[in-house]
Amino acid sequence: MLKISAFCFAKSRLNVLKEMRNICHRKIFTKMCDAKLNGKVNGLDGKTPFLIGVSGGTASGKSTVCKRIMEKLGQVDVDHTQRQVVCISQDSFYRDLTPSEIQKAEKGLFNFDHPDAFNESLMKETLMDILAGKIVQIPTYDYKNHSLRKDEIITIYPADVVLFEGILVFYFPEVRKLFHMKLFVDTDSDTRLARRVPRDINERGRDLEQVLCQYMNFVKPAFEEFCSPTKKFADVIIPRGADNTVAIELIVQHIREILSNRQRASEERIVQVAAAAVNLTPVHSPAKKVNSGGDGQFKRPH
Ligand SMILES: Nc1ncnc2c1ncn2[C@@H]1O[C@H](COP(=O)(O)OP(=O)(O)O)[C@@H](O)[C@H]1O
Ligand SMILES: Nc1ccn([C@@H]2O[C@H](COP(=O)(O)O)[C@@H](O)[C@H]2O)c(=O)n1
Repeated sequence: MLKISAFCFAKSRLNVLKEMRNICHRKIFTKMCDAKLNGKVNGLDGKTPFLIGVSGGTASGKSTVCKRIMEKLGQVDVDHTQRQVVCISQDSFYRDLTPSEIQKAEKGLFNFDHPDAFNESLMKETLMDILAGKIVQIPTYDYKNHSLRKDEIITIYPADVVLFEGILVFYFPEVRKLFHMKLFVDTDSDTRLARRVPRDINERGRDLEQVLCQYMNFVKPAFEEFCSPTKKFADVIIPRGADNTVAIELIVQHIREILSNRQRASEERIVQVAAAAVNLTPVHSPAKKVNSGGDGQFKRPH
């Protein structure tokens, strides 16, 4: 009799312990799933966009290089809501000018190449929102009126790769540290001036005298003082811009590798979460299980 009741007590205690273990595993699994839903699996973030800064002097070919990268990654014809790669211009972060500053700008007497011309905090906040996977809205820039077009807003949907290009994207330390990769388009200054003159006349509503006056008074000195010194922060310098097809191909290849590694790591963690849930294996040592190959259950998917 004593034996039977001792047995029953032990059995019920065992059941309680088992149930406690189940609850514990369910909780851990739920937490892991929640983390995955937030874009993270146990600290491994499969959703944070890969942020690439692209700098270089005016008309060096920054936009053209970004366009080539987008083309090579097959993004140009993809709908904006579905793009894996998006490109944003720093010019969307020029600060609003006062009426007297606009008057100066109309005469070519405002320095658009000085760091003070930009809204640094908005730039940083927007990039941080992008890195957090949020949808952001960015105005386009109207070079003819020297103002942001608040009626022409671009919606940036979460993407795998975000290119952020502009003359001073590496100037602001708080912005600079957000980049995963930094490119500097290094095109010689004669070529840049030869490209800027027709562009500003044909596309930005300027006349020759205004373009040259602005270039000599502001653009050239500011390039030397603020833009050129940031070349040292670049991971890759691209001589000749978009003409340098070898450099562009190497960069595209590197981006592809990074993206596929992130994808694979993220998939592995999902497999571990699912396996831990199904088998109630301790979730604190998943790496051992994945690589063990013992019973074959946790092997990396091919
Ligand atoms: N490799 C190139 N060969 C010829 N023209 C180019 C080349 N790269 C850019 N351009 C032209 O030079 C101008 C400035 O180029 P862009 O890419 O907009 O420079 P950025 O973005 O640095 O200001 C544009 O009119 C563009 O078409
Ligand atoms: N109202 C404005 C605003 C900017 N600029 C010039 O644009 C240059 C930056 O754009 P890039 O495509 O050339 O990199 C910068 O050098 C400014 O001088 C302008 O002229 N007017």
